[in-house]
Amino acid sequence: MTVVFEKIAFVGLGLIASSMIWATKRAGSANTITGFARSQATRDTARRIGLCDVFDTVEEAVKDADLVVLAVPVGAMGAVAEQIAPHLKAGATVTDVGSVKRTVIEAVQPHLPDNVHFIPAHPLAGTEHSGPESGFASLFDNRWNLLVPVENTDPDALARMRTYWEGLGANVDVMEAEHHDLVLAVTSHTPHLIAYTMVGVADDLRRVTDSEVIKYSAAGFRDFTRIAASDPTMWRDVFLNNKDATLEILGRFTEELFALQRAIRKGDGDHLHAYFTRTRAIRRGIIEAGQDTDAPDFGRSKVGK
Ligand SMILES: NC(=O)c1ccc[n+]([C@@H]2O[C@H](COP(=O)([O-])OP(=O)(O)OC[C@H]3O[C@@H](n4cnc5c(N)ncnc54)[C@H](O)[C@@H]3O)[C@@H](O)[C@H]2O)c1
Ligand SMILES: O=C(O)C(=O)C[C@]1(C(=O)O)C=C[C@@H](O)C=C1
Repeated sequence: MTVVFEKIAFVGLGLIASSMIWATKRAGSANTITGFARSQATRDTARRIGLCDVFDTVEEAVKDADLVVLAVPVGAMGAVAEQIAPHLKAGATVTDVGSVKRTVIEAVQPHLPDNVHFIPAHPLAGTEHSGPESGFASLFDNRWNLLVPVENTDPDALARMRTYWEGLGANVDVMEAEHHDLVLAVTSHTPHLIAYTMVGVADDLRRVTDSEVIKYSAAGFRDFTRIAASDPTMWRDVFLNNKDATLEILGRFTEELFALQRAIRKGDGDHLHAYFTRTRAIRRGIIEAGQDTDAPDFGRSKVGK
């Protein structure tokens, strides 16, 4: 039990905040945890499940906090920062957990007073669920959390955030904002858009084939439906805020897709086989490096065979 921040305040009480709260309690890294969410229903739920000390105004929630966590959709970060700025304790650290970093930094930083530290972060862990009841303490165990320091970041404040996230079970790395947004466009944002599209296509088709698409849905499609069930507000904001990187990756994706489409039309099996062999090697590389914590053991034991 090591207290890293005496008092932590959470603005937004959804999946990520509630998971951080349970993990903070598990680690004993704060003595007081407060919270605020915009809707009365969310605050009531958070109180009912005993999540933290819930306040009806954001000003009360952040008062005297040593760490303030912004855990709202990316598009709401700037407005929340503006609202809390006059109420922050001198020397406090403000962080966010948004899935996009450059626009969040641009929206938040100008509002914050000079006497607080701003350490943006992004835990690479989540589920398709949202709201205060969806959180669980082990969400960040053995997952990456990326810290994205702004210019002139105080090294001690950065080190404290690293200690805090390690206490929540995460592995911590530091990344520059622009690079973060490009990497996440490849590994998270574009895959989500593809899943949304595929489920939309299947839904259109369902009208033709009745309920067969759902009834016979195989594992691949079911994985797509899980991802496509993610929160619409969160993902709308991700795409509006990571526009350039997502459009860049989508452009490349479309080119590759056209090449595969052409190979299928021309019966070019060599092209298809070579392509699938390359992608299989990538998956095996990830498992071999121990970077897929969700992969079942049989996946690992097959590597190299
Ligand atoms: N869900 C994921 O997989 C995941 C993973 C990593 C990071 N993130 C990021 O974390 C943040 C929160 O995501 P989540 O999954 O916890 O979402 P969520 O929908 O579960 O929770 C969002 C919370 O923010 C509150 N809220 C919305 N607008 C607000 C406002 N203006 N003022 C105060 N509260 C407001 C909502 O009431 C809710 O409590 C987002 O920025 C998201 O990009 C999400
Ligand atoms: O596992 C999931 O459901 C997720 O989509 C989590 C996921 C991801 O793409 O990996 C989604 C968005 C985040 O910003 C971080 C993690």
